[in-house]
Amino acid sequence: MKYIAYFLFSIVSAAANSDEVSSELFSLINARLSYMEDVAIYKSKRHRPVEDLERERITVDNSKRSAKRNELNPAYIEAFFKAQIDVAKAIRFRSRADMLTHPSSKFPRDLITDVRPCLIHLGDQITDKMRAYLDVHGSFESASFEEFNTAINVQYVTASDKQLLFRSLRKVKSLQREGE
Ligand SMILES: O=C(O)C(=O)C[C@]1(C(=O)O)C=C[C@@H](O)C=C1
Repeated sequence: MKYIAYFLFSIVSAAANSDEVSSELFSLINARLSYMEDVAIYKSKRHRPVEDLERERITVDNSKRSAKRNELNPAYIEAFFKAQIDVAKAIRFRSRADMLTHPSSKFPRDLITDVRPCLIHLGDQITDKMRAYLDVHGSFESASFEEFNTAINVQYVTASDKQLLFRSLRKVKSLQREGE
């Protein structure tokens, strides 16, 4: 009886942990997107362009290092981070358009000293959490779009942005599963 109870307890706690991993992963992705309002205000106040290709290269290179550390397929991690950057830019074009008629009075966090270091740190956390998710589930094929859709709640993120991110996320694999 004791063993059955222990067995049932381990199944329930494994399921609870796996739910926790997906909700933590989705909330990290949402947290990264939530910085883009500050970036939009910061850049718009200084008349800086939305796009910075050199910075994108640094972010993507960092994500590939993180992929290697976590034994994830770097090509899919790179594609996922490029999708995050594309959505980040889309958010900023949309909010910049709104600011033409409704200028923001918000004082943004500093891009160089605050935001960029946080984006790199969040990038590492996202990759670590993907590893944790794959350790539990083996793949992202059964990840729930419904859960993802609810978790991503940043203003200016559209339905097609979410689909792009989710499609890229579902392709992320461990290096060991590459041949499958
Ligand atoms: O660091 C910046 O300047 C950003 O705007 C952030 C970010 C990103 O999502 O990492 C987005 C767009 C830029 O082209 C470069 C990087």
